[in-house]
Amino acid sequence: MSQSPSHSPRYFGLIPAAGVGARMGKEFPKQYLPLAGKPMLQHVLDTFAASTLITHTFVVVSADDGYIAAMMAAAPHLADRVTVLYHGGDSRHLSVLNGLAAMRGRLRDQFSDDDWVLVHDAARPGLNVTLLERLMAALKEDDVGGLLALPVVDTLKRGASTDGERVKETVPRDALWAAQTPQMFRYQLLQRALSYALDNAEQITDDASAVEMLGLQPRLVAGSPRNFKVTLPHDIELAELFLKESK
Ligand SMILES: Nc1ccn([C@@H]2O[C@H](COP(=O)(O)OP(=O)(O)OP(=O)(O)O)[C@@H](O)[C@H]2O)c(=O)n1
Ligand SMILES: C[C@](O)(CO)[C@H](O)COP(=O)(O)O
Repeated sequence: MSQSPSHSPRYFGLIPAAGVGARMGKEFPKQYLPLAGKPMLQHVLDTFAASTLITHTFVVVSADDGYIAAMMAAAPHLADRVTVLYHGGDSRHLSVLNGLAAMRGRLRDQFSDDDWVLVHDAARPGLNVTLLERLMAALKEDDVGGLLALPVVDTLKRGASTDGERVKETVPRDALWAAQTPQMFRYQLLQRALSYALDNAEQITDDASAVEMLGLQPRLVAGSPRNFKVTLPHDIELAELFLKESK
């Protein structure tokens, strides 16, 4: 790397947006669903672009994405702040790993292995700059990195394996958190952790799980209900309520 030893780490956004949104059941991927006047993905990109602490943001879409070009053309204010990478994989895990490799290729000497990467789902449009910068402030001196998450407040039941509609047991909720994104790690650690999980054939649904597989303990930072993941059709109404409130 061509950077001086005094270089302060930079912060890059990495937005996996190559999913199909099967559970949403629309005829197009849910990240392009209009919510409160603009596509779900644009809410996310606008938030990252609005933070002066974020150097640049990369969004990973599938190689045959037919929607992103029109969305970016309609949002010229994002042109200098966001780069589209057509490197989506068959899982979120692969989309993030491919995105890491592609962003490194684009940044070349404008990049260090110590720079932070904030991975955030396109499907969490409720993120705002306050939450984003809360995470960055909480983790900037952290040796591992971490994620936004919410303590579980409900009483938890495990369904019986023979009849999932009957309770097998009540699961203590002590110390349980629901993982959100962004999940923020230094480039090199994140790349190593996701590659290790892939090599060990582990199915993971978030980035922190891969880091945990290396024996490390990511930090939990309080998220917000507004940062929930838009997954099912009934989530649309709630997402619009949050998005119509001031960010
Ligand atoms: N092959 C994939 C699968 C998912 N994602 C992204 O990962 C995030 C979280 O995934 P999820 O909400 O599960 O989205 P989908 O996979 O699109 O939804 P579904 O599982 O209902 O198909 C989303 O931003 C999604 O676009 C991705 O980049 N590449
Ligand atoms: C990364 C994530 O948003 C954390 O909650 C989530 O795990 C990804 O989506 P999925 O629905 O679990 O596939």
